Amino acid sequence: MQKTTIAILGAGAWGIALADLASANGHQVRVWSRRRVANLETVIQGAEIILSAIAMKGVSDVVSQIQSFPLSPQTIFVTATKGLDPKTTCTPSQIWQTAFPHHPVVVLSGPNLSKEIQQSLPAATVVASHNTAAAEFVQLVFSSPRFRVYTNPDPLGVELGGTLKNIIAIAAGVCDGLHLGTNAKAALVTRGLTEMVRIGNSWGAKTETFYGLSGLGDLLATCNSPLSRNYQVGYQMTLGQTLPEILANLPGTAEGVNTCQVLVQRAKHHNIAVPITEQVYRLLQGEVTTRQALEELMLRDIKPEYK
Ligand SMILES: NC(=O)c1ccc[n+]([C@@H]2O[C@H](COP(=O)([O-])OP(=O)(O)OC[C@H]3O[C@@H](n4cnc5c(N)ncnc54)[C@H](O)[C@@H]3O)[C@@H](O)[C@H]2O)c1
Ligand SMILES: O=P(O)(O)OC[C@H](O)CO
Repeated sequence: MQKTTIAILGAGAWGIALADLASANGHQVRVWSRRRVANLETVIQGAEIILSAIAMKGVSDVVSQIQSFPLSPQTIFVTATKGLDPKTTCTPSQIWQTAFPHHPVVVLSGPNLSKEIQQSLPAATVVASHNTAAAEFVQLVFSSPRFRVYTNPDPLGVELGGTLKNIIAIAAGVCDGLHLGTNAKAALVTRGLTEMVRIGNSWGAKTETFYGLSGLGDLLATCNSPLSRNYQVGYQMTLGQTLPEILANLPGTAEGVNTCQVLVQRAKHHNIAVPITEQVYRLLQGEVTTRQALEELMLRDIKPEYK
């Protein structure tokens, strides 16, 4: 394909990994971060794709900065952030789409631990949009023999898969830290997926999306890898560290910590049962210990598997 100009916003672990993938495919890549000298307006000027790999806490601010700059009407926005806005509970793609209603917005999400991608290990991801042509264009830009990119027409489901699994990954870290065994881990991940589908459906996402790469795929990756920062948060809580201590030493962002709070709020408002999320929330708040959280989950009222 022809050379594309891509502006990558966010020079964290994921922004840099995506920049390297696009550069390796011969595209012209410019990276912006709040800590670099490059000017945001200059970086996005003439870009055919603006890809955001900014942590959730910075998304709204960067979106409003870009709103004041001139853009080509063809510019495609790609969002790779896995979080929820604490004020509105909106997803990053909803924030981008509201700010730029006439531009295509594509969600990029999948089982993509950046460290493995930086080691050139093979991986697959999903690009999802209501604009099929935009998703196919982004698919071409990033596809390579070491990065297999699928398209999907359910951007909300793809985005929520990557976001909701972070909370289950915190719980999986606790499960491994307490040495609860393989049966417990399988139960947690499976019931976690049920919780993700329940929340996703209430939001309007399709069930089948959660059984794909961006849902189950990302859940398996993050719940089974010490490379996951969210998993690390849960694991380290079993070692008796406090949340502020863990976050102070964590390399990068664990979005699940803030997502959990937003989700509990949203679940309460919409009357959705989210028992695992609730226990992770109470644990992060210091209201229960890891052992008490486990006990509360195991002693819930017995019920049918599907209800
Ligand atoms: N690292 C991964 O393996 C991976 C993979 C897929 C998705 N993600 C998602 O990508 C996002 C970024 O993850 P990361 O690992 O690169 O995190 P990181 O902590 O390494 O980098 C975060 C980036 O966001 C920027 N940022 C933070 N607050 C900001 C603000 N207020 N204004 C402007 N910029 C701000 C930082 O400067 C940095 O460039 C997260 O939502 C994460 O869930 C990460
Ligand atoms: O390190 P984590 O927990 O943010 O996980 C990174 C990616 O989301 C894995 O796909």
